[in-house]
Amino acid sequence: METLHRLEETIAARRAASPDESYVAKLNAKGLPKIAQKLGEEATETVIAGVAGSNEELVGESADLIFHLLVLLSARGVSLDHVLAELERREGLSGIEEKASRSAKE
Ligand SMILES: N=c1c2ncn([C@@H]3O[C@H](COP(=O)(O)OP(=O)(O)OP(=O)(O)O)[C@@H](O)[C@H]3O)c2ncn1[C@@H]1O[C@H](COP(=O)(O)O)[C@@H](O)[C@H]1O
Repeated sequence: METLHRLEETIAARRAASPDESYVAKLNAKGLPKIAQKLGEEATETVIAGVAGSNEELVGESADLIFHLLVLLSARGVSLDHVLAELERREGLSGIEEKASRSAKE
């Protein structure tokens, strides 16, 4: 988890860098729809690796997916801790109880 928090900090710091020097800055300069699109592409690549790729390919695509998710969260101003708190809230709930708790919120 330390790694993810470190990466979150790096992403936040790189947002202000020059797009010529930083992939994070380049993606941010393109705006939220492009970041979301990129995350969708990485999700698709992860699915394909999950069904037909090697474990090594699945690991690589999973890393791309998590990285791009952190870029999207950062662009929206949502912290990793916020997401982790939601996962912790779900701990101990069954899948059915979790679904019910979400329906109640809607
Ligand atoms: N973990 C990553 C990471 N994973 C994937 N990528 C980039 O994500 C992109 C993946 O998209 P594609 O495979 O589609 O490649 P692409 O064709 O170059 O992408 P596009 O031209 O379509 O945008 C590649 O350019 C990868 O280099 C990452 N870029 C950066 N990081 C981390 O972010 C930090 C800051 O990076 P900079 O912002 O570049 O300094 C780095 O030190 C790393 O820790």
